[in-house]
Amino acid sequence: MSRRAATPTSIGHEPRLSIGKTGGPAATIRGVTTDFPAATILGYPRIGPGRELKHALESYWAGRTGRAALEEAGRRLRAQTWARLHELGLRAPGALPSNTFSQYDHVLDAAVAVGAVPERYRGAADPYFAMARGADGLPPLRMTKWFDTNYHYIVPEIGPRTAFAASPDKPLAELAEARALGHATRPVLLGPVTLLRLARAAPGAPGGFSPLDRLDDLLDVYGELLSALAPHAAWVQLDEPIAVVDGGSPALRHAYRRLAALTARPRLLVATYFGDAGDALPALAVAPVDGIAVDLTHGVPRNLGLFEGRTIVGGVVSGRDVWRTDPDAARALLAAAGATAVGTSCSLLHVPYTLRGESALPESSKAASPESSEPASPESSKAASPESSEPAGRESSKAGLPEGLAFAEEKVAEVVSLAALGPKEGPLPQRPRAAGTLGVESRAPYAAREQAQRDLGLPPLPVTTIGSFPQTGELRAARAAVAAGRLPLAGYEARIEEEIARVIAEQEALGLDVLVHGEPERNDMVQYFAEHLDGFAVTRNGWVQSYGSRCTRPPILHGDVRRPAPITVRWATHAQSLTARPVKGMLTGPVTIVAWSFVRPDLPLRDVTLQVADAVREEVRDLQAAGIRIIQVDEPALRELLPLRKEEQEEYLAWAVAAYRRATSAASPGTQIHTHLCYSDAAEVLSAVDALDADVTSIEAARSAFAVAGFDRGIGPGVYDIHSPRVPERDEIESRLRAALATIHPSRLWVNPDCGLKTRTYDEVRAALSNVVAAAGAVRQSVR
Ligand SMILES: CN1c2c(nc(N)[nH]c2=O)NC[C@@H]1CNc1ccc(C(=O)N[C@@H](CCC(=O)N[C@@H](CCC(=O)N[C@@H](CCC(=O)O)C(=O)O)C(=O)O)C(=O)O)cc1
Ligand SMILES: N[C@@H](CCS)C(=O)O
Ligand SMILES: [Zn+2]
Repeated sequence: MSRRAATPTSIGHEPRLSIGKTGGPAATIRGVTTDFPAATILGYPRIGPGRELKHALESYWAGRTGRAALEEAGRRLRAQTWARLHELGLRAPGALPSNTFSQYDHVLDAAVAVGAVPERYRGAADPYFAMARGADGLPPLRMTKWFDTNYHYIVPEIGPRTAFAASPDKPLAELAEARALGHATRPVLLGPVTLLRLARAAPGAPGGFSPLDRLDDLLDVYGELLSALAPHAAWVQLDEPIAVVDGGSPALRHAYRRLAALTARPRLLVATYFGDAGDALPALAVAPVDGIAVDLTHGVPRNLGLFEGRTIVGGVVSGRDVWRTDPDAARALLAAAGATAVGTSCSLLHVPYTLRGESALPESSKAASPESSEPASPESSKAASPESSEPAGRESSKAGLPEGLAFAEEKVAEVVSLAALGPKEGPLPQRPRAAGTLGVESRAPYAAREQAQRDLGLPPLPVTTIGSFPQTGELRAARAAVAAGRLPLAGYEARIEEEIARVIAEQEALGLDVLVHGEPERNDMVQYFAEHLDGFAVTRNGWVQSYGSRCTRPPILHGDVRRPAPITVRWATHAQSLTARPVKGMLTGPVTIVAWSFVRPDLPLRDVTLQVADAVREEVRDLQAAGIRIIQVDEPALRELLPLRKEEQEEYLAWAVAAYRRATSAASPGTQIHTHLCYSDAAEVLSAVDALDADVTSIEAARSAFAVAGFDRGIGPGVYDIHSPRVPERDEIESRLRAALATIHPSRLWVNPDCGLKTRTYDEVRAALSNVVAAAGAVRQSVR
């Protein structure tokens, strides 16, 4: 059955060409002609290849530059991006996306575009950044993970009285800007159902209210946005990743029936991604939307046949990993899906810009040879270092890394070349499945551990921190200097020891009970470990936006993981030598290491994670042998990796818990194991958190009300939000602690911030922690 696509109101039809001429504007595949371009991408990184946006933002926030400079930086980045994408072959009208740039976050932009700006921010000097970061004593909106990625979005607040109003200025301005540069772009908007499903009920909304209750009101506004765009764009992309999550179909059906029925509208491409949208496709298909983008990296979704005769963008080039696309497998997927255009599986926001300049990546897994000319530095790739070698009889996932990799630019080239090749029937790729039983290891029963840990001599309500202390510019500059060969490694290490001494002295002066060394030697809590483990490579400039101006360089886990030597022991023991109070050893857990890396695709994720768990276990054993009595194994990404579909969650949680327990199983009863989770709505995985069997769990609780009742081991609900520069008052911390005591026994309650302090300044940290210690002291008096 073939449906006729709606005719755009004011744009004439483009001339039609066959697929294979991706420089042309239209495609004919499997007899279907569409004016949708043959090759496209769903979105692109925006932080800038040299992190230009980060620098412009931080300079603006620090008051060093004005708004005009920030806007100019954005304009320059957009122009560069479109020019580069055009050069790479995305030349047909509508092939280039626009409105994918954001000064901070695309979900916040979507909230602004529909007028969902809470009243309390409207009077701020800069309401946009006040919502993103807080201002004048006003806390920011919450931030949370974007689906199962390591990108964080700002959570819109929508209530029964939110006065929606269309503000199409940003997408219109970007369209005009692109057009002036000679590009006819396809504006991208976050879809209405995803926007509402990701929003939270505004404070004060009546119980039972859900933002989705406002769908009809919001659709009116989307109608206005689409009519405003219609005269200027043939196609508009509406992103509905919520289509891959259970339970979205009725709202999607309703929304797209209404939007597709609009008389003045551009053609609508509904983009589904981050998984298999099969269940939602019938709902979208009953609406006469003009095209659908599907993520084919999880296989071909059921029900895609319902879109026959319409544009189907086959997302065969993954936006979530850095591996080259196998052209035969991709063409077979395109054929099986009946795709009429080739695309990325999702936006390329989640991968670095380009492989160009990554000269330090190992040429092949066998490049880990003594001939390597890499200088030993805190930035060097372990896979390129002389000590590293492949375990006998086991293989790396890619014969040669650079040739096996594709970052954003290389992925765009893949999309273009696949569109030229077109679909071709063939065997569909198979994903590796975990086989074999999972052994879950156990420590001694908690009661015995508690007894064995008594000699730690901790007071009730012990005060601690999550690990990192401020990462100063001076530390970062020192690391950059070692990497550039300007500072000898020994000088750098002496500097780190000095910093540890400072961090210990600060904590003793503040009166904390369990100290940390402050993690000054770490560029990042995952990258640092990757640099010291075999099987990983790290990039020089492979930055990926994490939130706002903050980025990470996800390591590339390409081979079998092994720990050639202790990693953290020297820093932890140095710290412990400086104080009589216990120092917590600080490790990143196996689930988080794999979650925040690009992981080899040839082994099941479960098996890779268990290899990492073995490496962490060796570190736990060595810390313990060196006299460290408290060891924290952080798992902030436990929730993030939870599969979006319920049917897959149980299996994941079972192996995630098993990996954590394997990593901590070397701890004797007298060694106190802590874990830390943050950002996530941990309530959804509470029984798995409990199953980690840590002696103490610190958890984000400052931004989201989190019920930690029911834990019968140590629990530290974060007493303030470290993501904001705001210093919490002593009274406010005290009342949080008293509230926690309503459900947590005083012998179980720990006192800590909700995450590490690396993004804060020493002034902020001193002020905040001194209030924390004072509040804990006051509450302690009443529970003794
Ligand atoms: C806890 N979080 C983390 C997540 N993922 C991770 N992989 N790591 C995490 O910690 N996900 C969830 C959250 C997200 N939160 C954050 C918080 C903070 C950052 C952050 O601050 N990122 C830094 C970069 C960190 C880093 O790699 N630093 C390096 C390099 C620093 C650098 O830019 N060097 C300069 C030269 C410096 C100079 O001369 O002054 C350069 O290379 O040009 C280091 O410290 O050595 C950021 O700035 O964005 C991220 C996620
Ligand atoms: N130990 C880490 C955890 C961050 S989630 C830190 O303190 O930064
Ligand atoms: Zn954290």
